[in-house]
Amino acid sequence: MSDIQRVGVVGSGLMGSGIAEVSARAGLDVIVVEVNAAATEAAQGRIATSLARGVKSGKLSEEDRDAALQRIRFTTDIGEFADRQFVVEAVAENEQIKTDVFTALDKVVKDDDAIFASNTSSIPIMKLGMATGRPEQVIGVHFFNPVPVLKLVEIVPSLLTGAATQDRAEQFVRETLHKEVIRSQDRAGFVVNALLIPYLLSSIRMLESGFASADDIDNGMVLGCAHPMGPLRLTDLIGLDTTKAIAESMYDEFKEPLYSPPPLLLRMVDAGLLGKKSGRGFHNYAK
Ligand SMILES: C[C@H](O)CC(=O)SCCNC(=O)CCNC(=O)[C@H](O)C(C)(C)COP(=O)(O)OP(=O)(O)OC[C@H]1O[C@@H](n2cnc3c(N)ncnc32)[C@H](O)[C@@H]1OP(=O)(O)O
Repeated sequence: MSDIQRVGVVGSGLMGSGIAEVSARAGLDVIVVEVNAAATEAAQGRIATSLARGVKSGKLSEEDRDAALQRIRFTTDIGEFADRQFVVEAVAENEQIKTDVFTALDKVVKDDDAIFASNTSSIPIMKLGMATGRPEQVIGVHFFNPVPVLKLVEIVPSLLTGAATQDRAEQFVRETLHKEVIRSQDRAGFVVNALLIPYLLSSIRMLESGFASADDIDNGMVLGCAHPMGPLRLTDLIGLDTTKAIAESMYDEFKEPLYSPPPLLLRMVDAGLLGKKSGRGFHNYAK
């Protein structure tokens, strides 16, 4: 059984709040660091809604829901991470912001064996490792949205990640968080996004060129291929800003046109049409 009991989560957007929730449901002591009260409140709302779904569907008792909520503490002071054994960074998909987080973590986390994980989907783990004085303890641990529902975690060691860090991270993810693991080399997109992002971008190009409507593209893949949701609705779920950021990192890495974000995606992000989280993307989510 994994020895990890004290977890820190940096950032509590869609992914960070999901990671905090599954960690608390697994019985761990969780501290989440956020930038301000508004972001904290939004994350608390997301976690409460998600736990309420669990109660409603009979997967979680009210006592377990309350216990999970009790185990999550929010702060705006990363200094409170001194005793954390496993920290997951889940801030915006931006290299500078992420490297700053890793540099800060290296300063404040006192446990010599602590694991510094990143939920990045496309930024090299090697760069994050080099932002610390302990790259052998830095590893990619990439979850999927919605985190409480999807079973997969990609484990991504960099060239300098130690074997002990990889084994301990894998054991923790499997045995404590009850997720399935696949491993990937440290290449932008890892396994899943390297396959998924070109598909999502192709669907946006198809819409942009007038080839078919958003509903017909999505219905095509749901009804014709039994996908749980079509590619445009999935882009809305991931967030158009996140999809753009991942595509740009992959394009930077491989210089392949298939990873290049199409103009429609860029304009929609400029317009603040970010998908489900903003109420409008390729589809409308207005309440
Ligand atoms: C970009 C990143 O780097 C990587 C990524 O994350 S890529 C994105 C990967 N994600 C996907 O591909 C998602 C594909 N879509 C799906 O799996 C499904 O459509 C979906 C789970 C989002 C919704 O499922 P669907 O059956 O349509 O809806 P719904 O009946 O509401 O939900 C199914 C179950 O999931 C639960 N659920 C759905 N969304 C949830 C959420 N956000 N939080 C918690 N639970 C949730 C529901 O409570 C329900 O549970 P139940 O069966 O116990 O009642």
